[in-house]
Amino acid sequence: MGAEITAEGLVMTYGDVRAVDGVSFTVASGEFFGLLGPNGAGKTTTLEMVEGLRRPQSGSVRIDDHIPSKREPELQRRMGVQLQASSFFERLTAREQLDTFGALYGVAAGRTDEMLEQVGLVDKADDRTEDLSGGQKQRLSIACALIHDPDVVFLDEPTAALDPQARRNLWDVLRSINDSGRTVILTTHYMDEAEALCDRVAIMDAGRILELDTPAALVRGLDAPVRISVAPGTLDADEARAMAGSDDVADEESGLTITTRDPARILTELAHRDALDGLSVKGASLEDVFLDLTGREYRA
Ligand SMILES: Nc1ncnc2c1ncn2[C@@H]1O[C@H](COP(=O)(O)OP(=O)(O)OP(=O)(O)O)[C@@H](O)[C@H]1O
Repeated sequence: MGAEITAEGLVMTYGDVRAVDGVSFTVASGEFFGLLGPNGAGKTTTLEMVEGLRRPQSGSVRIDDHIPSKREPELQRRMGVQLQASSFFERLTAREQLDTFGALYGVAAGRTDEMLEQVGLVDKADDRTEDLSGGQKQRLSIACALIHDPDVVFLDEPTAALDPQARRNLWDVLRSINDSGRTVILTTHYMDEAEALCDRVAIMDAGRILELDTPAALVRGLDAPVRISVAPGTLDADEARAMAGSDDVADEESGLTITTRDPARILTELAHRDALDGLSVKGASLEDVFLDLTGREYRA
C-alpha cells in the first residue's frame, strides 16, 4: 500500500499566467498531503501534472519509479482519481455507477457494497445519481476513485460547495481512505480542512509553494500570541492588564480577552484569582500563517 511521490521544479504557463511556477515537493508513502491555497493558486494544475493528466512544461514527477504522464497501465491501476460530480455516467443509480467503474477495472462485484458502506451511501444505493445531494455525489465520486483499491488517491477539492456540516461529515470518510496506508494528495482552499486532515501541508499562492510543513509546525513557526478569554464579570480589566505576561487586554460585552505570549503564566494567575469561568484559549491557525506569509487576509 502507498506510493512515494516526487515533484521537482514543475512549471505550467497559460499565456502570460505562470499558473505553476517552480513547484517541488515529496510525499512519503502513506502520507496525507495537502495543497492549500486560495482560488487560482495553482493547486489543480499542480495536481493534474502529478496525476499525469498534464505534461509539465518543465520539471518532473515520479510516483515510485514511474513517470505518470506516460500513462503506464501498471501505474494507472495503482492510482485513484476523484472525478468531478459531472463526470458520472448518465441516468445510472449509485450502485450501477460503482458496478460500471468496477467492471472497467475488473474488480469483484462484492466491492460495490463495500464501497457503499465505506462512504455511507448504503441507503442511497438505488437512487439515480442526479437525485443525490451535493455531499452524496461527492461521496460517490470518492467511492468510484477507490473501487480498484488504489495505492495513491488524488482528491481535488472534495468538499467544495458543501455546507459546513456536510463538509465535516465527509472528513471521516477522507480520513478512512488514509487509514489503510494509502498515500493521499488533497487540494483544498479550506484552512480548517487542511489542518484537520493533512500530515503535511504545502501553502500555495500565485503558482508557488510559500511554506511546507506539518500544520502544527507551520503554526508554531509563527510565534503568534495566544488569546485567553474569560466570562464577563470574572476579572477586572485593569487587574488583567497588570498581570505579568499580558500583552493586551480587550474588555468587551462577551468578556475579557487577554493576548499573551506566555499563556502558562496567565492561566496560573487566573487560577489563583479563581477567574477561570467560561475560559477559552485560542492559538494561531493556518489563517494566521497565510497572513504572515503574504501580508494579506486569507480569502478562499
Ligand atoms: N486551461 C487553462 N487555460 C488558461 N488558464 C488556466 C487554465 N487552467 C488554469 N488556468 C489559470 O491558472 C491559474 C491556476 O489555476 P488552478 O486551477 O491551477 O488554481 P487552483 O489553485 O486550483 O484554483 P481553484 O481553487 O480555483 O481551482 C489561474 O490563474 C487560472 O485562471
